[in-house]
Amino acid sequence: MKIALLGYGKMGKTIEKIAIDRGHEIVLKVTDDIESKDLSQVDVAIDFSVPSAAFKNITACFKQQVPVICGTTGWLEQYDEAVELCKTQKAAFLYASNFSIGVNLFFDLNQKLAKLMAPFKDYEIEIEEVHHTQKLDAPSGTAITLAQQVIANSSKENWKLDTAAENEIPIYAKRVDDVPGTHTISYKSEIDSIEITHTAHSRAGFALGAVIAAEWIKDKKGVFSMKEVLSGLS
Ligand SMILES: NC(=O)C1=CN([C@@H]2O[C@H](COP(=O)(O)OP(=O)(O)OC[C@H]3O[C@@H](n4cnc5c(N)ncnc54)[C@H](OP(=O)(O)O)[C@@H]3O)[C@@H](O)[C@H]2O)C=CC1
Ligand SMILES: O=C(O)C1=N[C@H](C(=O)O)C[C@H](O)C1
Repeated sequence: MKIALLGYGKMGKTIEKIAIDRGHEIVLKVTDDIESKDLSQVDVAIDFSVPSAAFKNITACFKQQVPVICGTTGWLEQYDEAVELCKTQKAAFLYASNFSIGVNLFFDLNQKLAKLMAPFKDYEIEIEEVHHTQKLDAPSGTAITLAQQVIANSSKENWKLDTAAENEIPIYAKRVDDVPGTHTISYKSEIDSIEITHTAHSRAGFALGAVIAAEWIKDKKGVFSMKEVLSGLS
């Protein structure tokens, strides 16, 4: 498969190694304005760039009919618009806040725990995410997905960074040296605490998931999620 990397930083470089190991070829690397780039030789584009570039990169792929995998976080206010454009232009698009298989299992666990805990109002919920100091967005896309899952399965109505009201979930974003990504959801009462944590030991899991998603989307049209990719693997 001929892959374009949109963004060639920490993730782009990790994806390159894994894609080549799996027999793919990197035919294009984009690290600035995509406007004039010719994608005609590209089977799938993988965007791990910056929040300010993601929407433009994705929609350029739609225009040139190149399926696009997007892992960039921090641009989600334009997600619904991207979905509409993908549909009208009959293109292919998959965004995930986290491509690692472990985190996608953790998402299932989070949903189940939120349902279990919903009747027990003595427990206060909070989410903590820890990432490296170069991260541009806060809270992480993964923490937002975790909060959205709890909101869909409890009486909480929203999430807030740091200070939250009674009906909101507080998300605490910590930045520490080279941490690849750690997410914890805690339920705390006076009597006890229940916590679940996912710890990434490197970026390899994110990159492998993105390459698997690229292999999966290659000849498809539509808007997809990692759930659909992973249901084909289990
Ligand atoms: N969904 C997931 O599983 C994961 C998501 N992420 C997300 O992926 C994104 C990238 O992370 P990471 O690799 O660590 O970040 P880096 O800062 O290491 O890399 C960002 C890259 O984007 C490039 N860039 C800047 N402007 C553009 C542009 N207009 N078009 C294309 N590329 C551009 C930068 O180039 P230059 O350096 O020259 O400015 C750099 O190569 C972040 O949003 C992060 O949150 C990260 C890990 C996992
Ligand atoms: O910026 C990162 O590094 C990561 N970003 C993603 C996020 O915002 O959730 C995924 C992962 O945690 C690493």
